[in-house]
Amino acid sequence: MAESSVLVSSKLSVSYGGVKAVSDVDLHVDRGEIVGLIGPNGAGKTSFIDAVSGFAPMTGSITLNGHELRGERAHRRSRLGLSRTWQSVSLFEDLTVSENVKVGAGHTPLADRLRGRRQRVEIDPVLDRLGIAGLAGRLPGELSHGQRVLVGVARAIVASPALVLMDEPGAGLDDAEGAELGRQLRGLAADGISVLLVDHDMNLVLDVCDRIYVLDFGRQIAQGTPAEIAADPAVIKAYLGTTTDEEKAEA
Ligand SMILES: Nc1ncnc2c1ncn2[C@@H]1O[C@H](COP(=O)(O)OP(=O)(O)OP(=O)(O)O)[C@@H](O)[C@H]1O
Repeated sequence: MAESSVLVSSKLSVSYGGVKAVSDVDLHVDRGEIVGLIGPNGAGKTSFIDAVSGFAPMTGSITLNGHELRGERAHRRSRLGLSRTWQSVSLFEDLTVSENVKVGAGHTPLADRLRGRRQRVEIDPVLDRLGIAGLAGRLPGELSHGQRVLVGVARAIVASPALVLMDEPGAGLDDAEGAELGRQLRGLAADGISVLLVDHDMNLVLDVCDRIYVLDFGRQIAQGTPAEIAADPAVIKAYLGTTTDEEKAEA
């Protein structure tokens, strides 16, 4: 763990009634790092990011830039610099791409009216940064799934967060869309935004992550670089299985 750690969890646990979904997970994400959180279905990945973002009950500690988040409401966590994307990219279908992203900055026509003023918020640079400036005036129904995912990412970064939690952004993307998403995530990291990435798409995770943590039945079973994780016997047994074509041919 470095001085520059943005997110630090310590003995973070989540229980739903009798189900212990996450057990004593210690994890950290440094500034500008992309950190993967992987594991089989039901391993506790979504529960972990729900706890970090304030949507699941937790014990232990989670800090963002040194601020303890436990006990803080979700909107306060976002003010402190936390953002997230959701497993299903739900966009407002009657708003343009630009307007959808504006909502991520807390701007809706009603909110602006209640504040009694219209605040300027720069959407175009955010779209430009993700290579989707040309989609600004389109409706979500006109977009491919890959483009919708990038709009979801734009919405998550428009308020300049310190860290974005991403829940399966790679789901349903084809190879080209996955590669484009990976390229854009690396761009965010280069600009100093940290990412905690949950995904089952191992091409994406192994390609973009600086480090990876692996959960199984709520417990952390490994952590390391992508190369270390891909070669870890416990991870292969619990999750990756025989992954290469050569191994499959030998099996
Ligand atoms: N709201 C809930 N109430 C009760 N149990 C839950 C709830 N949410 C998750 N669980 C249970 O907690 C455990 C962890 O689930 P979680 O969704 O966090 O896993 P996951 O690693 O994200 O799985 P997946 O890869 O399938 O999304 C599972 O046993 C799940 O059934």
